[in-house]
Amino acid sequence: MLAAHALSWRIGEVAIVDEVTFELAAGEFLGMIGPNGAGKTSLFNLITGVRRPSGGRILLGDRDVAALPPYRRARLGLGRTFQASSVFGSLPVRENVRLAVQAYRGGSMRLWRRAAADREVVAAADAALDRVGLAHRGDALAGTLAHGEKRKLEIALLLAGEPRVLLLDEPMAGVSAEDVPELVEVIRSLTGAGRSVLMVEHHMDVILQLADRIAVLHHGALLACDTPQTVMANPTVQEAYLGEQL
Ligand SMILES: Nc1ncnc2c1ncn2[C@@H]1O[C@H](COP(=O)(O)OP(=O)(O)OP(=O)(O)O)[C@@H](O)[C@H]1O
Repeated sequence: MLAAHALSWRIGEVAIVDEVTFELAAGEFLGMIGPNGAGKTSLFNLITGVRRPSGGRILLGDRDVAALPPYRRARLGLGRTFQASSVFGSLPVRENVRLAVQAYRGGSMRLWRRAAADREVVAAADAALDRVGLAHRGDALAGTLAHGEKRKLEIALLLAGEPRVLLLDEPMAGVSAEDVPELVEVIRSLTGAGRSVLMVEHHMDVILQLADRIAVLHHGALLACDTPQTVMANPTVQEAYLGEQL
């Protein structure tokens, strides 16, 4: 579904992302971990198109997307969580999702089409809110949501683009401990119907609950990419995390 082959990003002589190769199968959940500064965000930026790689290939299906801008990759089914800044805090939650659905589907100038299309857009927005457990908060102003609810809204915005591959960058950041289990279940429900997830997350307990396989980055290179059990037992991985709790 998504694959990177010898993907690299260098600044001068320094390899921030160093010949990373991995594959994400249809319906698979791949967790990505690594100590601070390992290159996780940089790798994400290469995959989404925020940064141009210095070398290597990024395949979405059988198409090399490495040279495509982010919006073209999104059109091909690669979705990443919106940053909080793309949420309109003064608009209701439902309106935020409706706008995202509309932006994805594009508008029609024909009046007779517009009414039907509007109903479809509202229905799609409501379905996305329902999937993340925010249906009851549709009328609330987005700016008033708690952290955990904001993360759910970000996922609903992501679903508005109907992605086949979902990239989640630290979805638990800032979420209070009591809200984590519910968010874990929302994220778990994202795979299925062939959808795949690649998630960077610092909370190992969350990764262990969700991931089919775990990729470990260290100094820009992939140390391991295997089942959670095998990765946790890998002495090189344990060494990379020396001083940090795995
Ligand atoms: N634009 C840039 N210019 C120079 N160095 C950069 C740039 N972006 C990232 N780096 C460096 O690349 C390394 C990897 O950074 P990156 O943010 O990708 O790591 P990370 O694994 O996401 O870290 P964290 O877990 O702390 O978020 C760091 O040493 C960082 O300082």
